[in-house]
Amino acid sequence: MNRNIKMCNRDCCELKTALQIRRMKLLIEKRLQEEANAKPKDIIETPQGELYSFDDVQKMANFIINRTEKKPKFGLILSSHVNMLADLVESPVVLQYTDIPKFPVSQLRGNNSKLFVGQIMGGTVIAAQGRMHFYEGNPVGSCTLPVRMFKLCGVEYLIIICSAGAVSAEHNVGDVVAIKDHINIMSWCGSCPLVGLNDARFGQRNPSIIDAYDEMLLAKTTEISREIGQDNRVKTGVYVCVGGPAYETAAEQRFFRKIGADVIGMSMVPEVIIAKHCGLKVLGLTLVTLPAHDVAVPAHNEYATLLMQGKKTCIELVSRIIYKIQNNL
Ligand SMILES: O=P(O)(O)O[C@@H]1C[C@H](O)[C@@H](CO)O1
Ligand code: HPA
Repeated sequence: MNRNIKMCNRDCCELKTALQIRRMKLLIEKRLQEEANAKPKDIIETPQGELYSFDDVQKMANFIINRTEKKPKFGLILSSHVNMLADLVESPVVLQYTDIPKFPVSQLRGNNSKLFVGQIMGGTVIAAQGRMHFYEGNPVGSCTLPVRMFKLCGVEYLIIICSAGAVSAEHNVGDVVAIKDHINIMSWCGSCPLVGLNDARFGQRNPSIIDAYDEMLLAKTTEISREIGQDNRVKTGVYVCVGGPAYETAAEQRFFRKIGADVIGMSMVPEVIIAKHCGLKVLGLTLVTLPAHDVAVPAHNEYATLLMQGKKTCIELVSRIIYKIQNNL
């Protein structure tokens, strides 16, 4: 008799032949294995910075360049509030995100995210419409992917447009705030798009982002705001980035005001970090869509007018900035 085969109990084993016992043991082992296979496996999350390899992003960029036969110098990421800025793109080649190999498609947005490649004021641009947000359940590494893709397409200047609520009473609905610095609560909570192994082909392991917002682009924005008579509407300020989707509480807003924030929003900053990491010159423009908690929301008609004026100013700024840079003015 095979002494390695253990008996379970008298009824089970003593009355059976060695062959029957062996078969039964194999059957039990098979069942246990099936049960183990059916259990959910531990998921080891891929760190955000490693979600898309350099080679993957390079393939995406090559796809865009081949399809459009253009090498954009300016990248634009649009807030849904200024989607119409894409209409400025002359003779655009329009690509759906879903066309791009391996590009993650947000379940929520499906086919609504697009790239427009063409000319604005003589400069070649690539504009992303339909930003993916972290609060929609997208990994922050996916939200920022367009930035790396732009970089590998040849982009040098990145203009990011977002919307935000005012934190300080000095910023009003319809204002356009050129961002000079940020406070990144999302990173404090561990949601930084650079977490994970660093691929030096994108940038340094520990990039300095102290000067993430390009001085020259900020100066041009202020200069143009004067030229177009909008310097009362165009301001500079500090953006605090939260994960959302819930808006901040009154206590949080008091806290953000105390620590030096001017506007609060749920996008832009992860994109800025990735852009600075890979050496892009960044301009962040924020359209204020809500007043600070202690300021009354303008009445319906006035609100709509202010917002429309803010959108127009934003679009005017972007096209003139591209014109000036393109022509070394
Ligand atoms: O893409 P943006 O910044 O316009 O996103 C909007 C503004 C808030 O951050 C968020 C909620 O309204 O969506
Ligand atoms: N709070 C936070 N994020 C926002 C707001 C706001 O009031 N408006 C647009 N994004």
